[in-house]
Amino acid sequence: MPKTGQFRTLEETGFPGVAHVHYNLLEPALVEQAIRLGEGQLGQGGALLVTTGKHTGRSPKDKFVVREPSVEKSMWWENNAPMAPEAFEALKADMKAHIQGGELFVQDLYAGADPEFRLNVRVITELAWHGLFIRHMLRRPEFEELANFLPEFTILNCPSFKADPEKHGCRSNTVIAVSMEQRLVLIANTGYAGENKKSVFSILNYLLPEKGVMPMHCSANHAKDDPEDVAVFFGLSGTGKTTLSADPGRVLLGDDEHGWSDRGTFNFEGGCYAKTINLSAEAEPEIYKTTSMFGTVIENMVYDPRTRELDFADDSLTANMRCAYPLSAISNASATSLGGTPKNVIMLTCDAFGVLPPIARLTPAQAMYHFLSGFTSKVAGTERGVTEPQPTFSTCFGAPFMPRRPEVYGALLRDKIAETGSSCWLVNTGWTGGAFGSGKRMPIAATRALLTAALNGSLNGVEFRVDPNFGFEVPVAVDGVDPALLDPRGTWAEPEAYDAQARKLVEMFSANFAQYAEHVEDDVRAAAM
Ligand SMILES: Nc1ncnc2c1ncn2[C@@H]1O[C@H](COP(=O)(O)OP(=O)(O)O)[C@@H](O)[C@H]1O
Ligand SMILES: C=C(OP(=O)(O)O)C(=O)O
Ligand SMILES: [Mn+2]
Repeated sequence: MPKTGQFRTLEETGFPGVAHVHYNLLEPALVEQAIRLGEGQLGQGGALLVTTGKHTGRSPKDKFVVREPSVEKSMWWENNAPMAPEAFEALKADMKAHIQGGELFVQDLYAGADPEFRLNVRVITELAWHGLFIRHMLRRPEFEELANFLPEFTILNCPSFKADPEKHGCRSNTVIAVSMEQRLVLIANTGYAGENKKSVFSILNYLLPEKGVMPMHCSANHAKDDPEDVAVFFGLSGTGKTTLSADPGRVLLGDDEHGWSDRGTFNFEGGCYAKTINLSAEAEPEIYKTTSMFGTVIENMVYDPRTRELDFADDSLTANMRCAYPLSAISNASATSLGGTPKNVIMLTCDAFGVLPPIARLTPAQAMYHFLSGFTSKVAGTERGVTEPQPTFSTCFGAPFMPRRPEVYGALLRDKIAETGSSCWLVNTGWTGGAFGSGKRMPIAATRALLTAALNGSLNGVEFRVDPNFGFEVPVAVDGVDPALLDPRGTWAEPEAYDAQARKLVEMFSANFAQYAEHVEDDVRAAAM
């Protein structure tokens, strides 16, 4: 390949021999290429309709970190499967051979809205639509900046490459392997687009703590007239980050990944990746609108082949069907993706036991306890093999993406909450009126009303009771919310069954927290109950 003149070539960045490289195509050209290559079909309004075959959610068990001297001490190996450097070399060599003579798409993008902390990422994809996806999801340099764009990290994503466990030190044909020293991620045998963005997230989660930045698996928004009045919403996949941050009364910073520095809150990304199952124009008008916009990537949705009308109820491909679009597609999105330090810290939990109240006020010590615990459920479709809500303790509300020990993030968050004087809340978007199977999912309208009251300060003015199982404070009555919902025990057909389930959950919390007890201060240990 000759030099492009405008962009660093693949040869220059260590990937020689690719016959046909498309550098930094814009959205129209990427859509054109995807259609030409038969990767998908046009949808209404010019959206791009694609399917990913077998992999329709993340493959956390196929994620690896290369065991290199510089990360030996800092990596949380119990949570990050190690790969031998030789295995990674073999994988890299075989993937490089695999792309010889082929056609690839390159996107040079920033991860991080704050220029002081951003990372230059080069994403090399076999699929044109993956290029379009990551162009939506990350942040776009100005055209003039691309000539001097030096990748600080590279992702090579080849869904058509099958890894060999014997040779490549992995578990199956699917692999997502990161070398922090080579600053390279290799992804093979999965078309699920989320792997691209979550790889970038995992990298930043490793790099940013060293710069004093708290990386967070959270969405964020700020008050309409005040970018300093920021709320962050921590939560594992499916707990409501995307849904609840898209609040027409507030300005959206981002739906999934943010940093908290001394300068404020910044989005790592420039786009959103929303679930579309049962998405309705009434409940979520802004997200709904993006599904018929030009260039929106619609992943694994069933549609009418003639009219290209989407079926939002059909989860026959997966319950994790998605749409990806740039923040600019949302009318109340921030133009800068920057805001002040979080005034409110919300931890979303999807409690499939139906025990936790719809909202609770947390002391800073309780917030630390719940952050390290990360109690929630994995929801259907988000990971391979998960077909119904599966209770889990996912530390930092994002264990699959945390390369360092939880205490590292815990200490950063504790100090930042103390400095900022943030208010902390635990919000259950999961079950009420019984556990999964007998109760129902918390009504979104109730969650929204409670969040609005928390964020505008009015919730602090109401009467609270102390929860006998968890020790946090729960409001007794809130305008616009059915008071019966606020007392989960009362929502169960048999309150004694609630008590039994609550006791079980308390025991699960204690057993899980034992691993953190020696790493936290007395007040956090005491915050337990
Ligand atoms: N009370 C609730 N709060 C938030 N989301 C809810 C609630 N009840 C049901 N849901 C549904 O749960 C899903 C939450 O998913 P999403 O917002 O994409 O989560 P995340 O961004 O954290 O992965 C959406 O499909 C939403 O419609
Ligand atoms: C993309 C993902 O994130 P979330 O569900 O949190 O939006 C994912 O978990 O695959
Ligand atoms: Mn989301």
